[in-house]
Parts: sequence; structure tokens; C-alpha cells
Amino acid sequence: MSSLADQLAQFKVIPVIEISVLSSAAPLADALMQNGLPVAEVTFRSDIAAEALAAMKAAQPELLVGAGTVLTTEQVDKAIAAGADFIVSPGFNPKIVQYCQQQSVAMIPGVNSPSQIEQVMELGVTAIKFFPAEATGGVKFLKAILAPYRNIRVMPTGGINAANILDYLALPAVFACGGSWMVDKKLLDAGDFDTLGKLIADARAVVEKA
Ligand SMILES: O=C(O)C(=O)C[C@H](O)[C@H](O)COP(=O)(O)O
Repeated sequence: MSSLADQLAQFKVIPVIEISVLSSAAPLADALMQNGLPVAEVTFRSDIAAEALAAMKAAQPELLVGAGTVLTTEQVDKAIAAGADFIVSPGFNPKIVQYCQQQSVAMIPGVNSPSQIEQVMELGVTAIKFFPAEATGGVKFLKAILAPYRNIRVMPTGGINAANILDYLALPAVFACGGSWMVDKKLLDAGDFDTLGKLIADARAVVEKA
């Protein structure tokens, strides 16, 4: 089976979603499928994240759905039970990385320094999230910290949008970027799936140029 990074690389942009209204989950899954971006990272920032993730999988079983903002092993259990295809964390918590390895679920920890990169490498991790990408120093900083490391693949997230995503995707180590601009929370909570559908299709069109 191909690695998680290889699977995510086909989409180039991963919608990072915060769902607060459970009834939005299924139509959002439909909008992602219908507009050419069949992938999602559902953040555990909301209380209903696990239910929303399960509802998205139930509506569109082909959708690749990860759990984001996973901060505890209990959340890993919840995400797996809900049908998560992968786990993402904003930071590097060795306990969570090792727990995911024991559970055989693919996991991408967040890092933003050379020391953290070396610590994740120690655990056999080869795909990392660079978070918060723009606030940490953007493409220039990422290029500089990656220079010494050969086998690391990166998913920058945080402050990425249609105007800067191609600069990140131009780096050979970057397999995809996380971004929330095409799954805007206000539109989601208001149930405006027409506008969301257009934003999703536009995001897909932008990364096609990479
Ligand atoms: O919670 C996490 O683990 C995240 O990665 C969430 C990020 O902060 C954003 O939701 C994505 O960043 P933006 O595209 O700037 O909105």
C-alpha cells in the first residue's frame, strides 16, 4: 500500500475543517467529492468532531478523512472508532506518535524546528506537518530548515491560501499543504454549500498549476 504522504500528494491541498454543526458534515462530504477534492482533515477542535468525521465517511465512503488537532491518546481512539484514515497533530508529542504506531494508524506530527525534525526522525517518522507555516517564517524558513535532511516529506499548514500555496508546493519535499480557506467556517455553519463548492473547485484549480 502507498504511504499516507503518497495518498495525500495526489490532492496537493488538504482542507482543514472545523465542524460545529453536525448536519453540515454530510453535505460538506458531498461538496468535496463533487468538486474534485475528495479529502479532509476534520479537526478535534469541536466537541462533535468524531461524530462529524463518521457522518462524512458514511455519506461518502470514498472520501479520505483524517482527524486533525489530535492532542491525546483518547482522541486517537475516538478518531479510529469514527473511521479516520489518518491522524494529524499540531505539535510533536512522542506519546501520541508511538500510540498511533502501535495502533497501525498513519500519523503526521507537527514540527517547526530542526530539533523537532530530528526527534520525529528518531521514531521513524518521515512525513511531518510544518505548523504554523506562515507565522514560523514561511517558504524561506522551511527551505532553510529542510536543507540538512534528505528523506523528510512535509505538509505545511497555517496561513496558507490561494496566493501562496504554489510557492510551498514548488519545494520538492512538500507533498501537500493544509488549508482552511475553501472550507470557511462561517459558510459551513450557515450551510452555504454552493459557495463552498465553488471555493473547493477553485482551490483544486489553483493546485493543478503546481
Ligand atoms: O489545529 C490544527 O492542527 C491545525 O492545523 C489548524 C490550523 O491552525 C488551521 O485551521 C489551518 O490553518 P489556516 O489555513 O491558517 O486556517
